[in-house]
Parts: sequence; structure tokens; C-alpha cells
Amino acid sequence: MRTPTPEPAQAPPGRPLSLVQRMRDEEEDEPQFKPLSWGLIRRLFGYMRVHARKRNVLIALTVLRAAQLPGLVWLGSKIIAGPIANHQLELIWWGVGAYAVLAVLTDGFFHFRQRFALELGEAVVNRLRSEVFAHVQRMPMGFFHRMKLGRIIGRMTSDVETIRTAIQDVFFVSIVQIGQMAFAAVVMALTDWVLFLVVVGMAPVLWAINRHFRAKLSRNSRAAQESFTRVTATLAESVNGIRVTQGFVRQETNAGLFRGLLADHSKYNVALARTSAVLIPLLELNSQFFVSILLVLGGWQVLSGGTDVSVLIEFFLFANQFFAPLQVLGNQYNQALVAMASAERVFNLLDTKPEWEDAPDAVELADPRRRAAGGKAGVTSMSPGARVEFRGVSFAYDKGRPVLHDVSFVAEPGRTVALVGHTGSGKSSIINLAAKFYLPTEGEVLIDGQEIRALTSHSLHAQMGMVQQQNFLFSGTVLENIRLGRPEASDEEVRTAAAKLDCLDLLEALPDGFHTQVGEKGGGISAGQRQLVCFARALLADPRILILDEATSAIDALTEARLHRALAELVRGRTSFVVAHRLSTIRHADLVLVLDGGRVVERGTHASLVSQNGRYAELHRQFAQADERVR
Ligand SMILES: Nc1ncnc2c1ncn2[C@@H]1O[C@H](COP(=O)(O)OP(=O)(O)OP(=O)(O)O)[C@@H](O)[C@H]1O
Repeated sequence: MRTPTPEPAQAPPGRPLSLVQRMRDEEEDEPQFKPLSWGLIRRLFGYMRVHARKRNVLIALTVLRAAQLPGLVWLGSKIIAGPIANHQLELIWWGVGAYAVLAVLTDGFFHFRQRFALELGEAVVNRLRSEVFAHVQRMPMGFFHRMKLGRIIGRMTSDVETIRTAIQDVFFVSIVQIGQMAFAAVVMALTDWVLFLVVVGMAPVLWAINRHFRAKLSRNSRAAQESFTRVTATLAESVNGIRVTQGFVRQETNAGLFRGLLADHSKYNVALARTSAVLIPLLELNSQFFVSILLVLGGWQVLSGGTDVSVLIEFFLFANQFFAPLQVLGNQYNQALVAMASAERVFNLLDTKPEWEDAPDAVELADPRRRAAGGKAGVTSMSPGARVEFRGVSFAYDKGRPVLHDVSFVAEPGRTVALVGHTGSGKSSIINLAAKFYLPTEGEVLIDGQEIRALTSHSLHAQMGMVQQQNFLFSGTVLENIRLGRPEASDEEVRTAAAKLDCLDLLEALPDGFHTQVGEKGGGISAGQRQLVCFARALLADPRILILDEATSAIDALTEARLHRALAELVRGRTSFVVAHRLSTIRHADLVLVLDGGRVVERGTHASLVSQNGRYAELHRQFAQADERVR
């Protein structure tokens, strides 16, 4: 039977597959199986150490169960061979009574084994996920540039789930099964060693068939899982991009792509079902074939008087106990190999060292306001901005491809620096360096005279506020989103911040006022309102350095005027970097840096730059035209 191999996804003309194709590309170079590795197993077991008591009880229960199951069979066979074969009614009752007690105990232990294994697996998975999340959150921006989102999600979801299965099932189930097989083997060898050798001879054949098909099933199952991830990812992408889809009348094209992905998914599911449909009957046929051989051999021994029928029955029962675990163990072994590959990936992610970290002797960036307030937690109302200096800074995201060249400037405390330039000129890169999201390749960035490398990122970010162009809002209320700037702020302080920005009335006028829910990307409120929420968030945080990527989207003149007033209030007293898209902002900046190809080509105030009639004057004309169009 042919197993469909993943084919390259085809994007319909005019529509890049983007996320879907990227996910597929990423999936393909990851190995699905890895040999058992003692190091990985030990590390996984290390995660159970905090639950050592539960783990030990679980191991004890597992060993007990490994003895109980064959014990039940042994007792059953003894009842048949003894009291039943000899017509001893009273002994039959006693035997059955003992059997019932053992059965209840077996299943009682089974309940706890099952429960503890699930709880232990959950605890390990929970810890692994939090560790991965915390680790990823600590990584510098360069990491996210290299590590694709799909991979991080894959580690957290399918890889961790595979590890869960391994912890909950593979180890404990295998102990029970191996115990069952060993017990059965000993009893069979003692009962009839000739028949036992026949059974042992059959085992490798069953094992080989099982392994072959299980590996195939596993590959199909992974392909089905991945194709389903592509289906859900495409669905998410389509819903997110619905405006673009409808705006460009791409509904039919996208529906065609989606049908293709569904067909792909179905194909793997069918392959999975077909492999299963071959394996199960094949295993059954094999068992029946072996039973036939045993019947012939055993029957001949009984007829020739070499053995008793009750012994033959006992042997058959144990042969079954010996064969049944083979299938289960084959499956568990397969899962163990898949889990090894997953564990290796998850641990590789956890072991990824950031390409840079704060120096061990990095110091906190001092906040003069705290000094003025006598070191108390609360800050005074004064907001002296920080002094930010770039000295001969060059920078490359990727080695050998510099995007900033020898950038030098000083942003004096409380001043506003506007960064202007065409797209790709390096505005955001300057901001990324000022925020210590990246480190310069050459030169120095100084905050209050201290090299940024010598400062802790945490203390720097605590004194820095950011308003992004996308105005990202988390799911929750407007109030919660504003409070993100200072979680301990009271409702009144949030309202005061909004009032200071002169937007209290606008936010109160929302359907539920400050308690209006804003969904993913702040859906449900307008672009202007979103920006005001972000301004209020930044104001509440009361940063000394403010970074603002001005929204490019067109906003009506009235909102524009209010935003402008709010912005003027927000930047007051703070050292501000504004990626400026509006003339009104640039006009009020103390220093305008004109960027081109990663270099500062002109600098000065708006007025002085206009009079130079150079690059800025040209940009200014474009800005003025854009502003005109908005009005
Ligand atoms: N994460 C990244 N990895 C690699 N190159 C990047 C990355 N981010 C930006 N660049 C490149 O760096 C250069 C400067 O980009 P930057 O984002 O600083 O420009 P910008 O002036 O802010 O542009 P825009 O106005 O479009 O936001 C561009 O050539 C861009 O392609």
C-alpha cells in the first residue's frame, strides 16, 4: 500500500501561501523518530522529582499490577485444572472467591495507577510548558527573527503532548506488559518447555510485523496532524485577513486553497485508516495461525498421553498472556522513539542560549525621580527625561548586512527627536537599539552617560514607554489595557491619566466606558480610540523615555486634533523618539533626524531643515500632501 508523502503546497496564482507554506517548510526537516537516549530519559524523569512520592507510589502500583494480571490468569487456570477437573464443588467456590478478591484488588490498583500517571504527566507537561514560555519570553528580539513562530508553537503543543503520552503511558504500560510477559514465559517454560520454545520462536515474527506497521502508522498520523495544523492555521489567517480577502475579491481563490488543504488532510487520514485496517487483521491472522500450530502440537501431546488437557488449557491462557503485550509494547516503543525526538526538540529550545544577555555586573538605570522622592516606591510628579546618546553606532540584524551606519546624535533630557525617512531607512532600527532590543554591532548607545550594555534591560524598560503603530491591545477591558502600564494603579489613577490626555469623555463614551471589552488587536474600538488607550497606558507608566511609532492610518481631522493634544501632553518632560508620519509632530520636535539607507543625512529643527532645501524639504512636501489628503 502506498503512503502518500507530503507534496509541496501549491499557492493559487496571486495568493502567497505564506504561513501555511512556511509551516510546511519548517515541519519537513524535523526528524520524527530518535533512538532511546538515556540522557533525555533521565532529564524527563528529573521533572518528576518534585512529585517523588507520587512517582514512587506509581512505580510500586505498576509493579504490583504487572504481577496481578498474570496472577489472575494463573489462579483461573489452577481452578480449571484442580477443582473443576476434579469435580470439587466447594473448592470451586473458594477458588472463585479468591479470584473475585484478586480481581477487585487488581482493578482498584489500576484506578490509582491510571490516575497517578495522568496527574504526573500533567504536572510534568505543565512545568515544561511554563519553562518554555518563560524561556522564550526572556529571549532577545534576534531570536524571534531566526526562530519561526510555527516552531515555537509546535514545541509547546505537539511536542509537549508527545512527551505527555510517553510519561503517562510508555514507561508504566511497558513495565506492566513486560512483567506480564515474563511471568507468562516462566509459567509456560515450567509447564511445557517444547511448546514454550515454539511460542518464543513466534514472538520475533509478530514483533517485526508490528514494528513495521506501527512506524508507518506513526508517520501517517504525524502527516495527518500536521495537515490539520495547516487547516487551522489557514482558517485563522483567513479570518484575520478577511478585510483583504473581501477587498480584493479573493473569496473563491481562498476557498479553493482551503478545499485543497482539506483534501490533503483527508488523504493522510485515509492512509492512516488503511494502514490500521491491514495491521489489525494481519496480527489477528498471525495469532490464529500460531494457535493452530499450538493446537496441532498440544493435541498430539495430549493424544499420545504426554500431557493433560487442563495443562494444555493453562498453556494456552499463558500463551495469550505472552502474545498480547507484544502488540502493546511495539506501539509503546514507537511512541517512545517519537517522544525522544520531541523531547530533544523541546530541550534544544530550552537550552538555546540568548546570543547576548545583560552583563553579570550590569547595574540598574537610576531614576532621579525616586531619589527626589527619597527612594520611595512612588515617584514624584516631576518627569525629567533621560539623556540618550548614539555614538558612531552601526548595526546589522544579519551578519554582513548592516542597516545602520555610523549614527551619532544626542537626545537631551525631555526633548523630542523625530525620525523621518523613507520606508526601510532605519527608523525602527534606531528605536530597537535605544530600547536595547538589540545591541549595536559597532559604537555605543549611552543612557544618562552609561553605556547601554552596562545597564540591566529590566531597569531600562521600567523607565521606557512604547506606543506601537499597531496599537496592540490585549483581550480584556479598556481599563485593564491601560493599567498594563502600571498594574498597581487604582481606577482613579487610570481616569486621571485619561483626563490629562483630554480623552476621558471619549473613553467614557464607549459602550461600557472603561469596562468595554477589547478583543484581539483591539477590535471593537476605532483606530483613534485604540491609540488613545495606548497613550493613556504609556502616560500611566510615567516613563522617562518614550518611544512612539506614529500610526500611519488616516484618522479624521477632529480625532487627529485630539490625538495631537494628547501626544503633546504625553511627551512633555520625557525624552521622546517619534517615528513621525505627521507634519504636526515633526514641526514640534526639538531635533529631526533625516535617515536614508541607514545613515543620518540631515539633522536640525523642522524650520532649519526646510530652509536647507535638501532631502528633508523633499520629504516635507510629501508629508504636506499626505496631510492634505487626510483633511
Ligand atoms: N528583523 C529584521 N531582520 C533583518 N532585517 C531587518 C529586520 N528588521 C528590519 N530589517 C531591515 O533593516 C532595514 C531598516 O529597517 P527599519 O525597520 O529600521 O526601517 P524603517 O525606516 O523603520 O522602515 P518603516 O518605515 O517601513 O518601518 C531594512 O532594510 C529592513 O529590511
